[in-house]
Amino acid sequence: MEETENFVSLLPQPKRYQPPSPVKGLSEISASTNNARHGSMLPPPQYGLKRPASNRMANNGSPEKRSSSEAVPEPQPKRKTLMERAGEPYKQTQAAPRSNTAVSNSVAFAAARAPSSSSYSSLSRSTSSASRITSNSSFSQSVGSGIRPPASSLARPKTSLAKNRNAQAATRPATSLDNRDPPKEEVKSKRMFPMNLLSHSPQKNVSVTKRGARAISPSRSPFKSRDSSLAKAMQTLRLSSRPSKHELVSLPLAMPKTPSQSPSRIPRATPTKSPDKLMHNAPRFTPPERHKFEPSPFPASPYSPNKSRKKQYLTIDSNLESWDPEEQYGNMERMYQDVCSHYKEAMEDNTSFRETTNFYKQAAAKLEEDKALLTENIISLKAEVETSRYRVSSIEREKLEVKRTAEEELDEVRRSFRIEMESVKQSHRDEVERMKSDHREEVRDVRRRFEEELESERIQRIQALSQASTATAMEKQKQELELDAKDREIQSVRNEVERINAGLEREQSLNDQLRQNLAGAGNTQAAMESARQALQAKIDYLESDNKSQSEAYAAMERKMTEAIAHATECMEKLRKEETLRRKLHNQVQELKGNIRVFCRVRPSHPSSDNEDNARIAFPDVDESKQIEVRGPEETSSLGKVTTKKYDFEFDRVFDTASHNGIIFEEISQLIQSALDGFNVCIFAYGQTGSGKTFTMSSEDGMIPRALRQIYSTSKELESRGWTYSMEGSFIEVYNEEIRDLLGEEGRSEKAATKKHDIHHDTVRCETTITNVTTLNLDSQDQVEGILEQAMARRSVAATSSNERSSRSHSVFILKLQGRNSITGEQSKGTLNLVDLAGSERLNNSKVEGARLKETQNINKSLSCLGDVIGALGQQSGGFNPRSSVNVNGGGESHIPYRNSKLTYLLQYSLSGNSKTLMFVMVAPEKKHLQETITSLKFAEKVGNTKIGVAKRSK
Ligand SMILES: Nc1ncnc2c1ncn2[C@@H]1O[C@H](COP(=O)(O)OP(=O)(O)OP(=O)(O)O)[C@@H](O)[C@H]1O
Repeated sequence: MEETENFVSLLPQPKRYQPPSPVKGLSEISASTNNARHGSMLPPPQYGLKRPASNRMANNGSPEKRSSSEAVPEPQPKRKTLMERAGEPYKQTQAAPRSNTAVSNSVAFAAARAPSSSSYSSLSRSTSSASRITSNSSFSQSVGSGIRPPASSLARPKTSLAKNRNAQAATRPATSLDNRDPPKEEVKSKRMFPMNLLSHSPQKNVSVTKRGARAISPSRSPFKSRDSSLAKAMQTLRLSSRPSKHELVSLPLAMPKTPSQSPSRIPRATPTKSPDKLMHNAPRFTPPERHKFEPSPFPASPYSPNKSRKKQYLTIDSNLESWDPEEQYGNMERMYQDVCSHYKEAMEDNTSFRETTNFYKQAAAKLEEDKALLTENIISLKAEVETSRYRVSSIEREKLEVKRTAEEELDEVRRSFRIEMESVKQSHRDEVERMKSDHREEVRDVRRRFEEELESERIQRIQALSQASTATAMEKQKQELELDAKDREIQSVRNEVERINAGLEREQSLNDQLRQNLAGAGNTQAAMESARQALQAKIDYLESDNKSQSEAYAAMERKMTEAIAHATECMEKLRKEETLRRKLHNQVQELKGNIRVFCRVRPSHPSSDNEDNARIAFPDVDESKQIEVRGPEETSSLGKVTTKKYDFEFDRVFDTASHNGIIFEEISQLIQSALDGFNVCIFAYGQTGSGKTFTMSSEDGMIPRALRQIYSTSKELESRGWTYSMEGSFIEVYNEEIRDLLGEEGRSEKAATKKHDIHHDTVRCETTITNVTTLNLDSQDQVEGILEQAMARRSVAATSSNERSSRSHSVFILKLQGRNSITGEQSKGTLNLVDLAGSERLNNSKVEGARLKETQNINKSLSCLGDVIGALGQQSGGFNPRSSVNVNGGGESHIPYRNSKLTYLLQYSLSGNSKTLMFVMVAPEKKHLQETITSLKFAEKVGNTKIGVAKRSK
């Protein structure tokens, strides 16, 4: 019994376990580390939780062995391990310490959640603690003071325990037990890291279960078996020695009464709090079924207390004969081994729990540091808050003070400002009053000065006006004198003209006289011929009378010679008269002007009403040089209808009754000038439908009449030694291109593609057009055919004003070259008869497409014609027809001939080398009134143009 008692005393004495209160900090947990058994109570949150297989493998080193031994099912539902929970986001509202690390976090979290997360552990602890309360108390009561047994007792061989128990009673140092060498593999498999221990402690129970020697559940505690074995051993051991009463009584007390009170494999400290309290704080948890009580691993013995527990107690009355010592010894031996192995495991657990404890200590220390740090921070923050509050309050006070002061100052400033404003206003009013008075004074001064200046200016103006009026009067007088001089000059010129006309008439009469003389001479010659014949008869008669016949013949011969000499004298006189005529004719033409304008008013169409005609009058009936046109009616703002009167004066105005014959008489002298070797240009200008073509190209128009005159005159001149060659060509300028109206154009494509260029011979002042058909006009009959052909080919189209409106400018060019075989004189003149296309306003014509282009080109070329004439009119100095740049006073002016084909073609006809006549054609209809006025204004401008003196071409 003593050995037994000693042996039991050698067992590690469980220390009382103080489970950490859920509400207590880890410091308290660390404080409980003095308890040697506290390590076994640690990892509270992980009890009963299933550990992941990977963790098991990593931590235990022999996962297969463990898992195969896990016969006991894991509790359901699965609970997360501390490691898993450490990985979850922290949901507690409680702030973690600032210096938390991952480990400390997990620890703190575990500590914070201890009440809730350690339900099973709490339950387990509470249950086991309850068991321990009983077992420990009973155990301590039974085994004594709990002094650790000597290590030698654990190392003692089986036989020593059985045979020499006293020798084993020697107390063994506790360290020797730790140093005892367990089987390496076993130690290896059981050694764990502290953190793993935290989460895998329940599996230790499993491993114990695997060994089959010890139960892990509270309902199946190895202590139960152990205690039962001990009791058996006690019964066996006490066969030889009588147990004390106390021992006999106390042994049964060490046995667990219920499975729930069975101690765990590791003796646990008794919790200071009742399990109910812990259960109250922790969630309810039902232990899994595997924790149910299992039978003792020890072989069933016929003396097993399970069969008849009460009979197993050793009493005085026990039948000790029934005990088999050998069997009891074997049981004791097995029990001893079991206790040793159990103790060894307990020590290992203790070591691991120590490590865990150390870890917790460190974590707790760290947390304590963090806590201290936080506390310091909190204190410093509180101090800062207090300081800030104090400052805020002081600032508030200062602010109020400043605000009060500012309000006072503001009031003061306002008051002073009002006073100042009042004073400024007053001073301003005074200043305004003063300025007003000054201003009035200044205004009076200015007005006075202005009136004085005005008066002086008025006087000066009056003086200037009187001077100007005097100068004007003088100028007027001078002008009147000049006008008188001009009138006298005109009168003298007129007298001269009359004188010349008289001389011309005289010459003509002389010419007639000479012709009569010539005719007389012819008659005389005939008479003389008859006389000669008579004389010849006489000669014949007198031959018989030779002498008388010779004398008669000599007389007759003398008379004949005299007659021939007289005739020669007459012819010479006639030639001189012709030259004089030409000279006088040219002088007359020059006096009439090298550019003259005739106006012709077309009669209204028979179908039109008189109401449609404009009011056109011809004031001077005698001279027929004026035309008066009443403009369109204009209604004033007062409703009064007025018409504007336009007066125009031209070289000759032909009314509606004038026919082409009368008109040609006026231009016949110009045709003679062409025969005399001058360039003559006659062109018809006017709006479309005004009668241009009718005047120029109709059957009795100017062109056929001119040709007829030229033919007849040339015939007459033949008797005076003149022979003329005439070349005629007929072209049109259509859309700024030259077309040959007498050529093959229009008949073949080849001819149509011919290019016609204008060339000017600046030396001879001749104009030629390339590739243009030129016809020798030998007979008058040719003229009719030429005109027919030209008119047929001319571009015409119907317009709003004319059914056959000419859409081109037609030019009939007649080149006259004469030579006097008697005198050897030569002449070269050109007659250009131009039928211009009608000017037309685009707004009125309403033409489109090709017609529009035609109209635009027509208007453009007519505008260019006006520009050329305008530029020529500005030429006051000498004119050089060979240059397009002529001197105008002190400078040079450019004559824009090249701006259009028409003006370039008529360059020499429009210049001073030509005698130019323009017909301005007028349509009488009201609807053409505006265009009529425009045309008349243009013609007036042309008529006022003075171009140089024409020279004969040689
Ligand atoms: N003096 C006139 N007496 C009688 N009829 C005239 C006279 N002048 C023109 N006409 C007639 O007026 C019409 C238009 O004349 P004409 O074709 O000559 O005009 P235009 O000025 O040549 O027109 P455009 O050149 O624009 O085609 C013609 O039918 C013509 O017979």
